Order: sequence, then structure tokens, then C-alpha cells
Amino acid sequence: MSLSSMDRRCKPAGEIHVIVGPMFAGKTTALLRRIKSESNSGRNVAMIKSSKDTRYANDSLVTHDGLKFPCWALPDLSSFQHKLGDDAYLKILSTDFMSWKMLETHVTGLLLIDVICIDEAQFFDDLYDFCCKAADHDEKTIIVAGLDGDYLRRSFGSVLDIIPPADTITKLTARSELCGKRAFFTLRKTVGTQTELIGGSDVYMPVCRQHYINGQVVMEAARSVLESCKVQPDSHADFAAVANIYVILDFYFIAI
Ligand SMILES: Nc1ncnc2c1ncn2[C@@H]1O[C@H](COP(=O)(O)OP(=O)(O)O)[C@@H](O)[C@H]1O
Ligand SMILES: Cc1cn([C@H]2C[C@H](O)[C@@H](COP(=O)(O)O)O2)c(=O)[nH]c1=O
Repeated sequence: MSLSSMDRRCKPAGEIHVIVGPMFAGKTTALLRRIKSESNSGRNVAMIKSSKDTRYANDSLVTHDGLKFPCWALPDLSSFQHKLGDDAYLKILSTDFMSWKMLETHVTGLLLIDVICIDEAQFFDDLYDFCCKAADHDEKTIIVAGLDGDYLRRSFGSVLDIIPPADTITKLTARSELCGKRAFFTLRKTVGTQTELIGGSDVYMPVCRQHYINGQVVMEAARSVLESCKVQPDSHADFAAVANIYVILDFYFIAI
């Protein structure tokens, strides 16, 4: 069998597109733009975000400047197909494209998903398996947006794992809140050290490389002062230490 006749028998292929960058870079805004253009081309789109993000209503995706779109808030991606219903998800049940076309005419009114957008991808542990299955076997176009790195610039969740099977990768940048230069990183302004900490501009700011390095030094100092407070609770030294943190932070975040 020639390659071109095999091609004709093949099912149409899916796609994976990945959008990464720090917080406030416009990843969610880019997803919304993409949804609009896909819907304008007549394709059915589903939007998924993580149910870990409880900042906004569970049924909407909201950008940092307030744009909204209805979405599914899910704890993991494997529950998507289950919630949506197998018929709606599995646009092509049969291996044969023609029999799908026949089936389609009988399933009127059923929402058949062509494009799946995933926001906050860093929170989904099953990202790799879901994206590969959906694109390779189920012919979906998957558009993934998420943080490539956490506040310590470590790889975040499984986002980097889907770079190899992706068709395209876009790294967006924000504007540094401290100097206006291009911001590649997210600085955490609070002393918490857990990797996952939901928040917006109250907790994080986008920064350039220089302000990331300086800011990390300041925050690490603040964290160790607070850590030392835990050793001797209720002492006068605690208040002095906490006061010091505010002086340092004031100096860094306001004076600079
Ligand atoms: N430091 C900031 N605080 C709040 N909003 C910001 C800040 N920097 C940029 N923004 C706004 O956020 C928008 C991007 O929001 P969004 O698409 O939700 O970003 P992301 O999903 O990458 O976090 C920008 O267009 C800008 O208007
Ligand atoms: C850097 C960093 C961020 N997070 C959280 C904070 C927000 O809830 C989301 C990112 O949302 P966005 O759409 O990209 O603005 O992730 C975190 O948990 N840990 C981190 O290190």
C-alpha cells in the first residue's frame, strides 16, 4: 500500500499547542482569543480549569483583567470525558471516518467537542496522558496554558512533560511590576513555601531576571527571620524580627 493511500485511510490527526509563561503574561487571555477564533470557524470548544483555583466562580475562567468564559472546573482531566459523556467526547467512535460521518447525522443536537482548552495546566497530574490520548487517538485539538515554572523557577507539575508531544510551544512574557522590563518569572511576595499556593497580585508579581534574583534574596531573608520566630514564640525578638521583614519588604517593593 502506498503512503498516500494509507494517508487517505487515516483518521484526521489531533494537535497539541502549549502556551507557557509567568503569571500575568496573558496565557488565559490567549486561550480566550483562541476559543473565539475556533468557535468562529464552527468548531465546538470546551474549556477546563483546575478546581484547586477557588478564587472565582467554579463555572468561569477569569483573566487578571476580568474577562470571563464558562468552563469546567475539574480536579483531574480524566474526569472530563466522564462528566461530558462518552458520546459527546468521542466524536469518532469507529476507526472509519466514513462511518463517523454517517453516525454524526444521527446524533443531532449532541455537543461534539473538537477543541479542548486547559488552563492552569500545572495543577493537573494526568496532563501528559490526557493530552496524548486526546490528540493521538481521539483527534482533538488541545490547547494548554500553564506555568512552566513555580515561584522558585522549578518545573511546575507536568507542563514541561507535554513539550515533546506538542505541535507548537509559545512562551509569553509579562511586564515587570518593579521596572517595566519584560518579565519571565513569577516572584512570590509572601513567606509561604508550599509549591501550590493559589493567589493573584496579592501574592505574586511578574519580574525581570534582575528583580527576580534580588527579590528572592529579600524573600529568603524574610522567610528565615520568620522561621527563627517560630523557635521563640511570644518573645520581643519576634516583633522586632517581623518589623524587620516589613522594613526590608517596604524597601524592596516600594522604594525601588
Ligand atoms: N501585576 C499585575 N497585576 C494585575 N494584573 C496584571 C498585572 N500585570 C498584568 N496584568 C493584567 O493581566 C492581563 C493578563 O491576564 P491573564 O491572561 O489572566 O494572564 P495569565 O493567565 O498569564 O496569568 C494583562 O493583559 C494585564 O492587563
Ligand atoms: C508561581 C506560582 C503560582 N501558583 C498559583 C497561583 C495562581 O493561583 C496560579 C497561576 O495562575 P495564572 O492563571 O497563571 O495567573 O498558580 C502556585 O500555586 N505556585 C507558584 O509557585
